[in-house]
Amino acid sequence: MAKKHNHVLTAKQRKEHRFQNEKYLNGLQEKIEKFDMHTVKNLDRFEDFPITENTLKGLKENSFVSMTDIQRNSIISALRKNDILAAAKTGSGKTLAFLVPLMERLVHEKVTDMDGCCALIITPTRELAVQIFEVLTKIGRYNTFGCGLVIGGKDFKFESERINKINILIGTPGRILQHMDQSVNFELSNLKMLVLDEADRILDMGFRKTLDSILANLPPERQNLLFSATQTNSVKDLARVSLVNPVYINIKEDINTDHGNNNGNNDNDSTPVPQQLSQSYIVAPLYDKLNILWSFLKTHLSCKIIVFVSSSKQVHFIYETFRKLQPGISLMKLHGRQKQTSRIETTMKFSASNKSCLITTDVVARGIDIPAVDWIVQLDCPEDANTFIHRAGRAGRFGRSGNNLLILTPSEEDGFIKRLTSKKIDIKKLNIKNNKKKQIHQQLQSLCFKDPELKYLGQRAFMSYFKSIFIQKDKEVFKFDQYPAEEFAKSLGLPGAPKIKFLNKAANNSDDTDKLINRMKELKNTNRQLINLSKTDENGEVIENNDKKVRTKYDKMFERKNTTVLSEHYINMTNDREKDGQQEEQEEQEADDDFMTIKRKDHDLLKDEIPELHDLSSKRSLKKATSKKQSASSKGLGKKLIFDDEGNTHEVYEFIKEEDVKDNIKDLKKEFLENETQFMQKEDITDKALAKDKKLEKKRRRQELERRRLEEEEEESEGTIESEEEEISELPDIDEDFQSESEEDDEAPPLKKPKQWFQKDDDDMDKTAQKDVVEIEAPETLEDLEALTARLINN
Ligand SMILES: Nc1ncnc2c1ncn2[C@@H]1O[C@H](COP(=O)(O)OP(=O)(O)OP(=O)(O)O)[C@@H](O)[C@H]1O
Repeated sequence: MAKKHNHVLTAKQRKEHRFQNEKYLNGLQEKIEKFDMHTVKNLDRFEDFPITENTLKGLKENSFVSMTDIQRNSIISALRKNDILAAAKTGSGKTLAFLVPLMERLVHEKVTDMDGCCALIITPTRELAVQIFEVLTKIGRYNTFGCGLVIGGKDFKFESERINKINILIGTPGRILQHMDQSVNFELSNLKMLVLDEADRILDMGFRKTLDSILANLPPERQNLLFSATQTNSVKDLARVSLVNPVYINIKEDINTDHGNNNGNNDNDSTPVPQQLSQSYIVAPLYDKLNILWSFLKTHLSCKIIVFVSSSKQVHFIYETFRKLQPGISLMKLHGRQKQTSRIETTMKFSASNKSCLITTDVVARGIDIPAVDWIVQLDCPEDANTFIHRAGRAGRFGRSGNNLLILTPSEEDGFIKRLTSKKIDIKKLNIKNNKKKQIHQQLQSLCFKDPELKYLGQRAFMSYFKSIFIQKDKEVFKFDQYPAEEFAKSLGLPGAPKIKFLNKAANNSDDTDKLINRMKELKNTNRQLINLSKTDENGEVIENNDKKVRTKYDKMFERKNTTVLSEHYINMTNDREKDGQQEEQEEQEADDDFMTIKRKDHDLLKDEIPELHDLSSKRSLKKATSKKQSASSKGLGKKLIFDDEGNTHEVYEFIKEEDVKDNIKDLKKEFLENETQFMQKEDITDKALAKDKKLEKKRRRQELERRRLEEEEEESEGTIESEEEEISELPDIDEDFQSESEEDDEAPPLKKPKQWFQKDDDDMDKTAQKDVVEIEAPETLEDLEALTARLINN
């Protein structure tokens, strides 16, 4: 945020400055305590509150002058250090409602660089964290604390080296926990405030364990602010955050408010979606959804549209196929499996555009503030009414109009409309004009036919859609067996529906199903680095699972050969491989023939074996007999045989008659097992010896390093001064693992390291530090030392 002014003040001036500041802050604090919302007429502007001038200036410069309801209702309570649980509609300005009191609290606490992290803001998605960071750096530019962003997909080491200077830290749960685990400098003992933005999402199943681990390490006497457009109903969830006499603001859900005072609720309408956002839905069979989306895009070419689907694979498939079909509107995609740089780039590009369509998952559903979105299309049914509200809330923000279109399958309609009605969401049903609807099945089919990779994408989209339906908790809405798999597969251009395996294991037992669902959700949200960490042994070494070799995209494609989807392409390719293999074997055999003779028991030719001889009187038959190609074709395909030691021929694979092995099958099995056990035991001994050698080697290397370090230290103490830069450049990069982000990306080229992660103060400080460096030579005599002291004093 703001630069520190380097005016040189005298001690007296500094003292006076401190005194005035103290007096000013005490005055404000007194006003905060005495502030009575009801006595102030037209409490409308930020400046009506006892807020510091620097913050007001930052707000004003960014055109934040009048307050919204949620800001008016929460700021003063938060300034009084109350815990807050607040819900307000999407796009109603919740970000400022917590950022303003947060900055003010740190000003009143007179926080400096030395205090470390004093406020922690946790968000469920990286995009939201980036957005909050941007707002904070804008409005906080006249305040002097450090503010930092920690999100997955960024350089962990870079973050880790600077984290101790940060006063306000914004991040996603996984990355924050990773820093708590691994960044030695990261101190949270001074934490004054914890903010959970989109609190219900962070508190839900998917982030539970990560959040619990974070909360367990925070000082209990902190202030908690929980904000969302939809609130959690679970008192148990809230208890995890240990709210103390919270102030509930604008809460519409059924939450126990016994011990809190509800001083909000200024909204007379009780619907949780903005009034200016028109709500409609259509019912369409699953196989018709892509036709409808296509037709919709073709008729809304000059709009800004966000399309929500339920998985990143669907995003990928729709984006790739629609791009090829060219709807006439610019298409973009965004999902959690993209690299961070590409995610940020797409968000920026889409925000800046006027007419375009962003195909995305729920990663964008919460909190993201994209200007001027005209349409939200919820192509796949959201998991619950809250997700519906958040998705819809990406349009119709801050008083602007917008449209939200939900597409439901016939089996989802009753259940989901019931859920919306219970939230007082009024949504009208629309019918599609069939003459306006365009069919794109055939085009998709031909695309998939021509391009096996698209077919593979389609297959993965199919699987992930069914997986997403399977893990839905609300079984009244998502009736798994009522989704027509075959027809859906066809609508994606696939020749048939891939087999869905996981059903057999879990679908029979509802307890198992619930566990599986929860586990899948948790895994989806767990930081990959943390998962990797859990796979290390006590020495920090990765426990490798040799069974799981890395499978490439193509390996996966080939593994799916019996699902009929890739049949043709796969068969062609594998046939080619087999043919190649056979050819190789034949060639090998031909080469062998040069120096080997066929071993035959009986070299006399039998009469039956002598081929019938024809009179090659005609030219044609002569040519046929001499042409290798033609003679081969007339003989048909050859049969491959092998010879035993006695020179008898055998088929490559021959069946042994059952009666030949029946009696001694047990003996054979026993013998086989004994042999294998012996073999394994031998291997085990060798492995152990190898492991021991490795350990010894490691120990030796460690000792060697330690020895070298001691030597260097000794050398240094003898007066050898090396530049710090040189030392640093020799250090091994311990964070290599964290830089190789495991998220798959499709096309994003690596971008330059973003510079704006930290505020500019540090850069400035570095420069000043460089300027202040005085080059000296090591003093050798007492006179040298005296001269040097004098020089330093003069400087
Ligand atoms: N007081 C204000 N004056 C002018 N604009 C404001 C004010 N407060 C917020 N806004 C603008 O309103 C938009 C929505 O604000 P914000 O993103 O904070 O909403 P939100 O309630 O957090 O939405 P969501 O629930 O979707 O996260 C932003 O573009 C923001 O700049």
